[in-house]
Amino acid sequence: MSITYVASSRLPTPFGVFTMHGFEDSATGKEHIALSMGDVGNGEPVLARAHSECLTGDALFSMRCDCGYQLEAALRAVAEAGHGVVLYLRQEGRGIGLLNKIRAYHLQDQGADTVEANEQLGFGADMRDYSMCQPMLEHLGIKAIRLMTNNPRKVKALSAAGVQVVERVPLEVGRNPHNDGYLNTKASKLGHYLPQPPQAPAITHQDDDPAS
Ligand SMILES: Nc1nc2c(ncn2[C@@H]2O[C@H](COP(=O)(O)OP(=O)(O)OP(=O)(O)O)[C@@H](O)[C@H]2O)c(=O)[nH]1
Ligand SMILES: [Zn+2]
Repeated sequence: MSITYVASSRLPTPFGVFTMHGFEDSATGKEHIALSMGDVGNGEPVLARAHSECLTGDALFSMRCDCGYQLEAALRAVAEAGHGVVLYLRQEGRGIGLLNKIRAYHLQDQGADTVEANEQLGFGADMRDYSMCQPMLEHLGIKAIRLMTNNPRKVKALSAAGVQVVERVPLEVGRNPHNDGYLNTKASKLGHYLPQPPQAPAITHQDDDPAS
């Protein structure tokens, strides 16, 4: 197993006081963290989020995506429930890394969508791996989760990685004019459960109208 638990500490946030647990992945050199609150090891399914790193959205307030809004909503939801966990996974840019994400954003500025941009750079649409989640959850004594996500591939990937996902909890927050197209591409090309934009009404010409 390449995941090693390293240390835990208190992490006070505006939403409540979490416990932060640090893990090291010797296979990738990545440092992942889990933020837990309350009793998560009592066998009950735990409200959980597996959040992939997005420096721009999570730390720099970017409105190009919904990541920062989702991270805040997930922390808030766990605090309101009184117990739960947020795994913060260091797989920036859906696994392509920060600098490649900037390259992808540049292509998106020129008209590509988020999937096309990855492909033009020679990457798959989603290069993430969730194999670190099961050992991290196991360390915390968590046997089953209620996963906050809109991404059906994430539910499948976590289940395939040995995590028991008993429920998907929608996490639809942060839509704005800058990420509207991005979210629509997530829904149409990546299969996310997100409301689709309203279809434009079909234009009826007077000649086509049987009543006229
Ligand atoms: N390559 C690439 N990555 C992006 C782009 N926008 C956001 N990301 C990354 O996409 C990932 C989003 O991860 P999550 O918040 O787990 O979102 P998700 O898998 O879409 O599904 P949810 O659980 O519904 O949020 C992060 O790693 C971001 O850095 C983009 O335009 N291109
Ligand atoms: Zn983001």
